[in-house]
Amino acid sequence: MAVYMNEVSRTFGEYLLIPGYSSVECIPANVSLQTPLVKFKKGNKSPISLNIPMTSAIMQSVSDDTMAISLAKEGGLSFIYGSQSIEYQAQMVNRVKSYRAGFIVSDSNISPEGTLDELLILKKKTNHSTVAVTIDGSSRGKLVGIVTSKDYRVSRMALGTKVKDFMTPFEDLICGNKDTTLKEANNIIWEHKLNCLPIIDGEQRLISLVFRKDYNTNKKNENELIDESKRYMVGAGINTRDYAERIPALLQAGVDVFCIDSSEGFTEWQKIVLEYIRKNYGDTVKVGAGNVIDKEGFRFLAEAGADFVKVGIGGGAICITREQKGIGRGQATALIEVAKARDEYFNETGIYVPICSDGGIVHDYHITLALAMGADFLMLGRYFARFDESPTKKVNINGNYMKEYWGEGSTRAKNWQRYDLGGDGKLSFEEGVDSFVPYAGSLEENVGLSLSKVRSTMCNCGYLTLPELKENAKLTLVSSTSIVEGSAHDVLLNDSRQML
Ligand SMILES: NC(=O)c1ccc[n+]([C@@H]2O[C@H](COP(=O)([O-])OP(=O)(O)OC[C@H]3O[C@@H](n4cnc5c(N)ncnc54)[C@H](O)[C@@H]3O)[C@@H](O)[C@H]2O)c1
Repeated sequence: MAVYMNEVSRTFGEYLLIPGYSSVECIPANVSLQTPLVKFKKGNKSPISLNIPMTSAIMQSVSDDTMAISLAKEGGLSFIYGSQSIEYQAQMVNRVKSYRAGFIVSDSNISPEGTLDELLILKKKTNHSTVAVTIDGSSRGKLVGIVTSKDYRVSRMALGTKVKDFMTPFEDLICGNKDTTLKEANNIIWEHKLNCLPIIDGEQRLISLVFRKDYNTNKKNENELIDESKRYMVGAGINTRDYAERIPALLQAGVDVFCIDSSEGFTEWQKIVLEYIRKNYGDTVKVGAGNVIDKEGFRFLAEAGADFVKVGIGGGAICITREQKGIGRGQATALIEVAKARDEYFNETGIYVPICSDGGIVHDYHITLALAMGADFLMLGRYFARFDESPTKKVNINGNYMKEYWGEGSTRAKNWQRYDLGGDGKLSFEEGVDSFVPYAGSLEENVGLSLSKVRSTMCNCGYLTLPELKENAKLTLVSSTSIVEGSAHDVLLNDSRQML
């Protein structure tokens, strides 16, 4: 006979936290949001810790290299989507690892044989006033000069004038080299009253540009997530098919951690991938697995060698797995059970396997609830899709700015070749939708605001660290009528309240 779970499947919106005693030290500025990303033995520290408990979802519409750099600056981590060719994914990883804050790869370049007319068209297109003159007009070509608006006057020069006849030539430029740090670059900029410092290699090829005006925005963020070589950290999604080719290529590109990306991870496929990694790389390569929604699933992946386990089926905003296949579980209930399994596993083995709550976050306070219920960190898709840094188009719909957002199980993402059932029949139904989400501005501002709410709630409850929160939090279930009581009610609102 079938097994029936006694517990109702619940979501975050059905819970609230009960505040506890707060001492005078309990202020948001004293709260640490540091959290382990990968497993560690009792008494040790996790080899990789996040500085904020946020990761961005393994999705085409969320996590590319731009997102990864922005999130790592704030202390979190992106998992670059795997539903693309190995080559493109490795290039994205490589761009994150080779990114140096403040060092910009020039997107406005022209050859010395180009004309003033072509220069004006280029500037209109890129909106940048500094143009690098390279021998072949490429961003990495041999640098022969720079053009800024000080170098020409449209009213007095023929549009056919060659760039080489009015650029500031290389001999008159001050340049940095590949070892120049941001601090040194800025010192040179100040000393010589420059607006821009080109960085070149030993063969005079352009590497990047450092601009005076970017200095303040590129000062070190103390929360940033960096590796031993001070490069931003980045993760990557992998699948259970081409892993033997994908993993080495991504390692070569410098990836810090993998996550096996699947809607359902309690499978032999995932065990095979975990075994492959342990056999070929031992414990040096870190890999998360999932998704699971019960204790059996957690234990299976922990025993198979996962460095963290991802929790959640069907809770994502664009996910229709529950409707289509009838599998899944309320995100809160799944998380609570898996957190208990993680603690039991830790007590038995002395190995702490962090868990990631993936999906189901609608309001900022859900983040705090998930952490209180035992999540070590979260994976968010819709949340990050709304920002400037997500890879999708910003569009205007009925006067409102929106960003495109589609699920990895949607036809739009599924066009990627791996999506079949392993046999000859192609999967004929979707598990995700193609949608829009309200545009919300920059990642930095939004993450700052969301986490200020998390810190503030932690202070209400009297906790300064995430382990304290999850060990001591007091939670209550709410009735549907008390949910109504918790929102503005029985008044006529005179403003338009924003979701999130
Ligand atoms: N978290 C969620 O609720 C959720 C729900 C739906 C989809 N998604 C996302 O959609 C994407 C696709 O997920 P998925 O579960 O369909 O992908 P998947 O590749 O894990 O599974 C697709 C199918 O292929 C089979 N399979 C896996 N490896 C195989 C191999 N080596 N040989 C033969 N068959 C194999 C699996 O058993 C499964 O039936 C992922 O990005 C996933 O995260 C997530």
